[in-house]
Amino acid sequence: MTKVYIFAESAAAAAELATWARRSGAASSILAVGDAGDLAGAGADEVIVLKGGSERPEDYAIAIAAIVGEDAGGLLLASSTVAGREVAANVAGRLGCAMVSDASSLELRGTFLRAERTVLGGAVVDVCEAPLPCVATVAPGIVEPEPAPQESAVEERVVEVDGRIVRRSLSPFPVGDVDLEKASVVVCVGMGIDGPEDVAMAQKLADGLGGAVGCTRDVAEGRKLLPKDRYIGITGAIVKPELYLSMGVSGQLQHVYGMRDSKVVVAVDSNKDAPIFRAADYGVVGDLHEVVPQIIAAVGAH
Ligand SMILES: Cc1cc2nc3c(=O)[nH]c(=O)nc-3n(C[C@H](O)[C@H](O)[C@H](O)COP(=O)(O)OP(=O)(O)OC[C@H]3O[C@@H](n4cnc5c(N)ncnc54)[C@H](O)[C@@H]3O)c2cc1C
Repeated sequence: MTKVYIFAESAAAAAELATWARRSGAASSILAVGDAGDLAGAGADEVIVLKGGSERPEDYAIAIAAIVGEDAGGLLLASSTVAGREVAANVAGRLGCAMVSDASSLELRGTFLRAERTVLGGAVVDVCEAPLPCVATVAPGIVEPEPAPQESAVEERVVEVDGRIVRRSLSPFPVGDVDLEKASVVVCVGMGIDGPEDVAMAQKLADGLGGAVGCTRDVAEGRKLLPKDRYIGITGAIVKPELYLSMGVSGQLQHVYGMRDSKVVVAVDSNKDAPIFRAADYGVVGDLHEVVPQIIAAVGAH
């Protein structure tokens, strides 16, 4: 039976990967750094807590490689985070095995792992197979976690760490007060807007619908009309609202990648050939300054 090792940075991510392992008929071990936290409830067969005196999860790759390497057909899964990618690459290098990065779906096929990855800004799905043992990093949210069948046994191990990189400080990054990724309605502004008065118009509509305002990258990074944490896309936030409504967004692949799982998409754009209309359920071809005030009036936003 294939053994799945899960490099855990959060109980939520570990629960997704443990659910996938159970559904695939594989045994699973969560490898945690420092303490077990809530991981015993994540649904793996066991939790191994690595204790090596370093606070940097990345430094535990030596120990993780040693554990995964004991298993001839093992599979190490890590989330596609900075630490997850670093550990995965380090372990793959130490074991001399294959690594698949940013998988959006996984399937065990005998002695192979089959994975899908979305590449080229969401335009192409790359399906690949790697022989076990191997390592994969996994995009968040690809598995709906199931409740754990039982609490896992927790074992602590004192291990060797790589102490060459010294952390000098760790301070929280300032984040805005809007959690776009959890918003049920997103009103998105693109470069078709004129300026701050149009952002205010979008905010009025979002307030009326109980939602949040997002934007394209160029609006945040180029024109700096909204903070960077508000832009949606392949290098920005990934949103899945019930309603996504765009104003003056052309719908380039890099943006659409971040909103394509929205339930209902409404687009307002003056160019009838704008690609956003291909991703939209409802489209209005027109000047946003004429169309959006009518939507605001229709939904009774004041
Ligand atoms: C490596 C890379 C990564 C990227 N990552 C991202 C990303 O994560 N997210 C992202 O958003 N972008 C990203 N981009 C940028 C992306 O390619 C586009 O440039 C950007 O999304 C376009 O933004 P836009 O739709 O606001 O502007 P435009 O493409 O300029 O579109 C403006 C639209 O407004 C319409 N318009 C103009 N005036 C009006 C009006 N009065 N009323 C109605 N409509 C009007 C136009 O018809 C047009 O369709 C990335 C680019 C690269 C190269």
